[in-house]
Amino acid sequence: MIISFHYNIGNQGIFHNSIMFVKKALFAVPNSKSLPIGLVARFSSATGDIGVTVNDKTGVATVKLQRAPVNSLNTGFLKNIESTLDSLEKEKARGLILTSGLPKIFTAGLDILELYNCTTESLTTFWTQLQSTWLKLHATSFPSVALINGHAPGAGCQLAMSCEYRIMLGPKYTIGLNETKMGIIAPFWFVDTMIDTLGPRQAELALTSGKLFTSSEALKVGLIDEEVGSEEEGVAKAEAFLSQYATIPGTARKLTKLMIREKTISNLVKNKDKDLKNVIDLITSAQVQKGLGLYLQSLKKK
Ligand SMILES: CCCCCCCC/C=C\C=C\CC(=O)SCCNC(=O)CCNC(=O)[C@H](O)C(C)(C)COP(=O)(O)OP(=O)(O)OC[C@H]1O[C@@H](n2cnc3c(N)ncnc32)[C@H](O)[C@@H]1OP(=O)(O)O
Repeated sequence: MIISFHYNIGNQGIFHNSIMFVKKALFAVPNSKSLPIGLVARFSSATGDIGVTVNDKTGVATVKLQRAPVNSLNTGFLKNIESTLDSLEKEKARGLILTSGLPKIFTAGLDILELYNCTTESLTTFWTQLQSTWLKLHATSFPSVALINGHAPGAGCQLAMSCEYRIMLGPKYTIGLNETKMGIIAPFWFVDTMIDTLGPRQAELALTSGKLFTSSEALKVGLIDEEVGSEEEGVAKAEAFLSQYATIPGTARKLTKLMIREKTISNLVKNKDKDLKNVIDLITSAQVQKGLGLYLQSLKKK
């Protein structure tokens, strides 16, 4: 028998922005005793699905990104991620495991179709949403783990770096800020985040070459914290990492995190407009548009 009840969180009046949480309080396995299985939610939309499962005992939410084929981040998907984080804050989640529901890809980073042939208006909407989603993820009150179960180039790496702990499935996938390889420049807040993660020396080497690290290379430079051989192992390690916070007072933890991240966060908050202007100037230039077109073609040719 499944006992379930539903409640709405963050329904903003549009279908794809409404989150329906379904609490399955008890799940009775035939001939066995009832097992609590936690809180399960599904966030569906034309611009990506986000599956949320909350463990009733620990309060840890597993958020699975699912926007086929490669979890590329467009405006709608970023908005959905932000709404999900808002809901988890409201629900007082005790931890986040951010992962992918797709095989082989954590996220392919920004949806290049949002950058190619864009207008100033569409780029403004997209970039403003990216800034907003990132600020939310970077400053969550709950501890966060990225379980990187596939490739994580560009903004995929940025999302992972914004989590407090990174566990990556080895050995086939790569992670890194590869903007220079595409003939563009990582925005200053991506750079700040990479410096915070790797230190200036390794960040400079990585950013100037647009390096995509294998999991073992990433482990060596500190871009990830652990490399695992299976997703199950990754989940167990993520849960173990988060469990240490069960006995740490939440406010002390959160304020400490924000103190450490404050410089990088406020650099973007204070310079959002400047960042947007930089992006518009660079991305709408004829030379970069040509490069993006060729890059898209090269992806499609494979
Ligand atoms: C003065 C200061 C100025 C500062 C200005 C700052 C400006 C900053 C601007 C931009 C910053 C950007 C950051 C980014 O995130 S850029 C994106 C980085 N990501 C990538 O480069 C990834 C590209 N993709 C791949 O390498 C592969 O697709 C991979 C993820 C490894 C998956 O490989 P595979 O499984 O073999 O899948 P396919 O390559 O066949 O791809 C399947 C289809 O998906 C399309 N695709 C892939 N990636 C993207 C993407 N990022 N956006 C949109 N579409 C993507 C691909 O074309 C295939 O399409 P189709 O099925 O139609 O052929």
